[in-house]
Amino acid sequence: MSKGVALEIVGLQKSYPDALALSNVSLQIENGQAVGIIGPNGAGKTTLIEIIMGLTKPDLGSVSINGQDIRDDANLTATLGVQLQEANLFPRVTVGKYIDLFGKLYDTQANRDKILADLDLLSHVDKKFGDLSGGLKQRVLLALSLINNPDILLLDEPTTGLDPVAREDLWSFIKEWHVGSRTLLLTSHFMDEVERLCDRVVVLNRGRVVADDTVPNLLSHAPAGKDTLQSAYSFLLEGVGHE
Ligand SMILES: Nc1ncnc2c1ncn2[C@@H]1O[C@H](COP(=O)(O)OP(=O)(O)OP(=O)(O)O)[C@@H](O)[C@H]1O
Repeated sequence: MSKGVALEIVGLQKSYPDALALSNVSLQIENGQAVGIIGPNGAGKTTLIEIIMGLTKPDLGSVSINGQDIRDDANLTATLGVQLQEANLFPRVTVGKYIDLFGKLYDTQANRDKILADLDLLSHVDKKFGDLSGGLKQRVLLALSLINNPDILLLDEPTTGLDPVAREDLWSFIKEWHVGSRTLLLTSHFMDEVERLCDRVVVLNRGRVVADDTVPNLLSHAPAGKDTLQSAYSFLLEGVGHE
């Protein structure tokens, strides 16, 4: 039974002077799904996420959140959980100050102390962002993305640059957050991350969707004896002519 559509993306097209970033991309993501967007460098993953966030305008096409077009209501994108990049934050501001500042930006707020406790950040609130390790910085960025208590969370390469233990910690947290009817959309270059967190995978290549399926179905298309998502993905890209 359908649980309702959380995100509807119809016919997105986006060109830059030197690149076609997205070409006729359409996706329907139901409430409660965890969807991984994968694809080679320059495939259009970040552009897609930025358009959904309302940060980049498409040349053509539309994005709807819970049935409402984001062009009709600028506040709709404020209901999303959006993960910033590390470079967007000032290094000398403390974790606690950032949590408070971000909380004030939204009408709906999550329980600040619960988020900090769940992400093991309570003992770091007085530290400056720039003094934190890479793993802690990622946890702070995740905490900030959850401050408006979103039901839809968008993560762009959430564990890039982290060591295996820090990745595992973040995966456990994200997995737990997603339980129930919450919706997750993430981009990644790591097949283990996508297998661990996502029940559906969208493969982009040169701005086009070249596969959109469950992990088991994608695995069934891998060459005989190579039933990993990595080999299914490589095989698929060879088939569509990725150099
Ligand atoms: N602001 C921009 N100005 C010009 N070209 C851009 C801009 N943003 C993206 N592009 C181009 O659009 C294409 C898609 O880029 P995008 O960053 O969405 O890909 P990606 O799949 O996220 O890549 P990566 O895995 O390397 O992060 C690329 O050719 C990129 O160079």
